[in-house]
Amino acid sequence: MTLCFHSVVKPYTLFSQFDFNRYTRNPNFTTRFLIQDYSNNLSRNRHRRFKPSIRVVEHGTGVLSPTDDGTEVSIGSQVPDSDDGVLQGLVDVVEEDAGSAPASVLAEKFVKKKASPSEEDGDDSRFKLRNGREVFEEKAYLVGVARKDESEELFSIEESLKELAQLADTAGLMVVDSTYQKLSTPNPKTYIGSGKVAEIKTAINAYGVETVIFDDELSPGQLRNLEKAFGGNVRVCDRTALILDIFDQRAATREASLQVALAQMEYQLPRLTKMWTHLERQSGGKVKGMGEKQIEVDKRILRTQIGILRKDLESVRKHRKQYRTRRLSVPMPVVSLVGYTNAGKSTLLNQLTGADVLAEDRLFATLDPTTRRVQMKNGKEFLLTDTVGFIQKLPTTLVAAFRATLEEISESSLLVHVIDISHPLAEQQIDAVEKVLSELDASSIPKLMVWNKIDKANNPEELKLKAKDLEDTICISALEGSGLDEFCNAVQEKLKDSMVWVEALVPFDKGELLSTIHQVGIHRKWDTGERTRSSSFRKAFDTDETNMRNTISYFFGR
Ligand SMILES: Nc1nc2c(ncn2[C@@H]2O[C@H](COP(=O)(O)OP(=O)(O)OP(=O)(O)O)[C@@H](O)[C@H]2O)c(=O)[nH]1
Ligand SMILES: [Mg+2]
Repeated sequence: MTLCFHSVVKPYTLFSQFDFNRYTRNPNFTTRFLIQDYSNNLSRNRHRRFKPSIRVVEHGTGVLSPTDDGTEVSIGSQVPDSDDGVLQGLVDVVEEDAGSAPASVLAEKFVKKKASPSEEDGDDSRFKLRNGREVFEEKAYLVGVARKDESEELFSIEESLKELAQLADTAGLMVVDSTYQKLSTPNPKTYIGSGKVAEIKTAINAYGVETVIFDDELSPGQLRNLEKAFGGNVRVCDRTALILDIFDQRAATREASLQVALAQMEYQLPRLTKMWTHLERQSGGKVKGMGEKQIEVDKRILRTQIGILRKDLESVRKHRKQYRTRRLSVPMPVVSLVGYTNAGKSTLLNQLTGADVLAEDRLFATLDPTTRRVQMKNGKEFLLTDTVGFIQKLPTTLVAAFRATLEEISESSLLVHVIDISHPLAEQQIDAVEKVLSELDASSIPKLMVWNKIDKANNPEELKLKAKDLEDTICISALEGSGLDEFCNAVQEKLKDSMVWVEALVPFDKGELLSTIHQVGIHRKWDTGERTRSSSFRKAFDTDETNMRNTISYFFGR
């Protein structure tokens, strides 16, 4: 009888041949699993005396492991019987067998404790709708490094990790915990020290962590070493990859998709490793170097794709330029909304123009620029552009890839810097935005500071008084629509900074020009008594006898 039982047991190596990575990346993996419990085919006595054998099958589609046969995995005594020998759910792997049985170790990731009905519900509830797609909420663990000299950092490590958690939530992950280490500089091999790596490994096992996210961009070497240290089943990624992932989920237009794809490929290129190491594994290590060759092939393919994407983006850029040139032929100032992500830029655009841009309490809701005409109560008009928000540690690959979009900002007449003044880190966010603006060579463009979400602030009256004392700062609530008239007046006032004074003769028979000028510029009637006129202007006017009736300050654009 004993021999008969062993005939269904396959060697442990079956599990090691199994491409676990492929399936760990499938978010449905855990919930779709059924565990076949062969112990039901044996008598109760045998169940007690021998380790039962199980096999892993995918729900409805047959066997997932390399053969139809089972692999021996030690399971806990609480394994319940099921009528058909197929146990739906998860079983426990006995820890003490993990060392001696490689199959148990590998299976541990997928073969978990039998969940109680409520836990099973919880697993189901880990499927979340994100950006119109159903995603499985992977369990994520966050890791950061606090520089010993923190004065150079805009955000403290706790603040930065809190923001990373928000990013993870936006990407559809479930953050289970976080940790950080104080270092003068990150460890070049593993970003954090070996003690911290061990601590995180323990946390991974305790929480069943599926993804570890690092708060800074990791080098390809660090990424590789950490993946090795944590074991192949845990995905390691960094802040940059997470932001790229969010952008990828959000990209709704061809332009945005192209830009994100380019940024992703440029990020991936130096990190292309391991993807093909399974070739060496499958051939029993006989063709060493085969994987390496394949990496070279992959890199070449990726470089070719990057080239194609760049070309495509160039045509997008040209199209954008043509559109902007056309727009400039209508002399109307362009005002761009800039600011930290989630500050309320799109809400403000919607309020002022009746546009229907997506505005929601998540990071990076907007990727594509939207421009709308704003007509003020006094009949004057300007164009208002809403665009992608910024964040601290914005990946450089992303800034480079989004050049076409960001050119909108650097070619504006006025920047409206929208700030969520109710945010505890408002000041740091302002600095982070200023940093990106200087990278875009946009620091010299006139700027209006808008303290938004005043309705949400603890001390709105105090803030309003403070704003009055500051130059070019106004308070609004884009959500409630308060302060919008003041906003428009302030924009008009600030636009004067980018206007060019023109002295012109307007003949009587071209009088209709004045209405256009009224719309887009400032027109002053000649008044001999006005002291503000420059002497050169007075001279110009005085020398003209009959034709000139008006002098115009006219918007020329930048
Ligand atoms: N209480 C309050 N909430 C606001 C105000 N303005 C915007 N919000 C909310 O803040 C969240 C973000 O608003 P968005 O307009 O999407 O912010 P955004 O700056 O466009 O964000 P990104 O597109 O991600 O850069 C939304 O939930 C808005 O409803 C405001 O004045 N008061
Ligand atoms: Mg937005």
